[in-house]
Amino acid sequence: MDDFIIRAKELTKSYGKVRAIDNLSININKGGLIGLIGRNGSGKTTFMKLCAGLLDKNEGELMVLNGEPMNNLEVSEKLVYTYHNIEYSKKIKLIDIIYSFKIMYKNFDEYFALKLLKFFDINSKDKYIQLSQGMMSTFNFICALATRAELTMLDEPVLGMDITVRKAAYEVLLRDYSEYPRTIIISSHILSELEGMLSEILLINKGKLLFYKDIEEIQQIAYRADGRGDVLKDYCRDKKVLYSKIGEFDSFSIIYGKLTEELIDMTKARNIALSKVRPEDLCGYLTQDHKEDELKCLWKK
Ligand SMILES: Nc1ncnc2c1ncn2[C@@H]1O[C@H](COP(=O)(O)OP(=O)(O)OP(=O)(O)O)[C@@H](O)[C@H]1O
Repeated sequence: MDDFIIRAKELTKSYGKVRAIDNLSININKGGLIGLIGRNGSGKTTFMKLCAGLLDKNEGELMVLNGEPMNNLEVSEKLVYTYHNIEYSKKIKLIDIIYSFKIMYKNFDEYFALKLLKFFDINSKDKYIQLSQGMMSTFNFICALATRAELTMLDEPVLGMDITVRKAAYEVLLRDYSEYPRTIIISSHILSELEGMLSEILLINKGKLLFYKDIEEIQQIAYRADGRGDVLKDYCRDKKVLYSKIGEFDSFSIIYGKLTEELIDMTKARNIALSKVRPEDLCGYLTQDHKEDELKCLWKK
């Protein structure tokens, strides 16, 4: 048995001249709640659609659930891919969509789906077209969750949901995952809300893989040093710096390496405070374009 649910080797998908997925190689472990993180246009949707067999690759290899995903019924019945604004026919009622999921997925829990609709105050007799953006996201999330598919891919599942619904959706997701462990990949650019529930993070940027690591490992990639500008510059001289901001009032650097008690003790005398970097901030530092100068110029005549 393969321990990996997805294996990609030198995978590339282009739209014209845009390489949405660019020579990406990765083996994704079976089981876990995995965050697929990246900025707008980084290739998250394209990667999920390739894995779901909704798009064909240009180059490389891709195996999902031990098979090639394109035109492969054996693979597609074991996975679900959902996004917030799936287009259904205008007249279709939610209850009919629920029935169609029941036909497509042998493990679909219709009773659970109906209970969730009630929990989120959505009427199963309503037409899909009548739903607000947030309700559509909620409905699609419910259907995907109730399939209990071995590989569940949720593309920006909370888009449009208000904060109360979002929190409830995360709670439902976490509880359902603990009742029925499987592989759930969630794409998002808001990592802060997901951070506490994820076991692993996969960060992509401009179609390339930056890292795929478990959450504890990520906290050891880099640390933050705060101090006076000149002191900090001197401290960073022999270090690998990921990002630095030397300002009039606050100066800090993000430095590659593991934060240890010993390091913290050693910097105290130099008036430098070391601290952990949150995964969300780390992903931000790794993928941001440094546009500080451009930003300052925006108001120049
Ligand atoms: N159908 C398409 N035709 C042309 N270019 C496309 C198409 N779909 C995506 N792209 C381009 O491919 C790149 C990756 O897009 P993709 O939708 O996969 O990114 P994403 O990470 O999901 O973005 P977002 O977070 O904004 O949803 C972008 O540059 C995008 O403009």
